[in-house]
Amino acid sequence: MPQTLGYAAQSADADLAPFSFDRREPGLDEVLIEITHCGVCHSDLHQARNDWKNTAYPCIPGHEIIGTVAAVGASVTRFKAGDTVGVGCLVDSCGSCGHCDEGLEQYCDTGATGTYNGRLPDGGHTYGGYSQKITVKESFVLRIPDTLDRAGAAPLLCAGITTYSPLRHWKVGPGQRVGVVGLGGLGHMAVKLARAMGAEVVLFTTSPGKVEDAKRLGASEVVISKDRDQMKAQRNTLDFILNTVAASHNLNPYLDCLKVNGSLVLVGVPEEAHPSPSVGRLLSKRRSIAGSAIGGIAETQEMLDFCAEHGIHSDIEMIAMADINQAYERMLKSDVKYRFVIDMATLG
Ligand SMILES: NC(=O)c1ccc[n+]([C@@H]2O[C@H](COP(=O)([O-])OP(=O)(O)OC[C@H]3O[C@@H](n4cnc5c(N)ncnc54)[C@H](O)[C@@H]3O)[C@@H](O)[C@H]2O)c1
Ligand SMILES: [Zn+2]
Repeated sequence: MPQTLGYAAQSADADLAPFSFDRREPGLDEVLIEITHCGVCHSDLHQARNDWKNTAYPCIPGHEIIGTVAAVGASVTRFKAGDTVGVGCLVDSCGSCGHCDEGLEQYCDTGATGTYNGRLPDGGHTYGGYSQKITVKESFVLRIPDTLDRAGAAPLLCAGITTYSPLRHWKVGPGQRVGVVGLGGLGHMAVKLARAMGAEVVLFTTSPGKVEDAKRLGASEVVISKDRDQMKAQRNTLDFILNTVAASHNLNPYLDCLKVNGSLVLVGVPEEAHPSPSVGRLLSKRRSIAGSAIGGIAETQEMLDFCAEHGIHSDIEMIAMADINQAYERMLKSDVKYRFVIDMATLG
């Protein structure tokens, strides 16, 4: 069995610390990957600290994985040892329901298996990418285009696809004004992707210090969301808003910004629910509120190829594995531009 060192939380209030375990040998249709980089998603922090009240311990987070294929099972055809590959938020699904057939594994009828905290048939749970190795079914492994930088590509596996998928589903493109709320890991990818799809992007932030960055990333306007006059100026002007904020807040000021038929799509998953939005604001302009979860495997590959074609990477800060607890504290203070990526060579 490939022995592996990882970083695990043993309880909601424990720091992450080194933890040794075994990965399975690759089965016939599986790939063993030596992980070189892993992005740090806010979901990792929510999960490690049991914010969503469903964490199984030990918890090894990490679902923005880039690595090198070390070995493949006998029936694997798409990968060989030495290939650069990625793994995102999912490692399995039923493979036979309508949603899996459509390439929407994230909406699998029986529940797809998460890369970490995913339930296994033997009663155990999956361990994520804050580790040296991982064994994954070939059909859940992504090809990383040669022109993408490994470290800058890691966050595409979650932050990239989670923003790309709703932008595509709601057909964002030229001629549209698109709002992005929150400039963190997801938000900065949403700005880059919406801009690359041809939309005009308006970024909403609580931090005046992020205005210049947002413009550099592709926003044509930046709104300080605490400033009532700036918010008022955006009323009825946006076709679509993607809200990436990880904390509970009032959604009504964003509904006001939507045109007739506009949609506010939530991808942030706060620990506490948002206050109930105003029905009047919804019905008076036939506005919608919706949610969206990550993306399917085929769409994740499409997003990676789109990023390669448009030269899009995440803006990252590399950290050593041992710095993860400090990185979590910094993420909570929005002190990261705009995604931490762990250099896995620093582990062991
Ligand atoms: N839907 C999905 O499939 C999916 C996938 C990945 C992550 N998520 C969730 O998305 C959320 C964001 O993740 P992230 O990794 O980008 O986190 P992050 O911490 O990098 O970014 C969140 C940003 O929101 C900002 N923010 C906080 N309150 C705000 C407010 N009131 N107005 C504007 N901005 C505000 C923060 O300053 C920060 O920059 C998390 O809850 C995460 O769990 C969901
Ligand atoms: Zn994530």
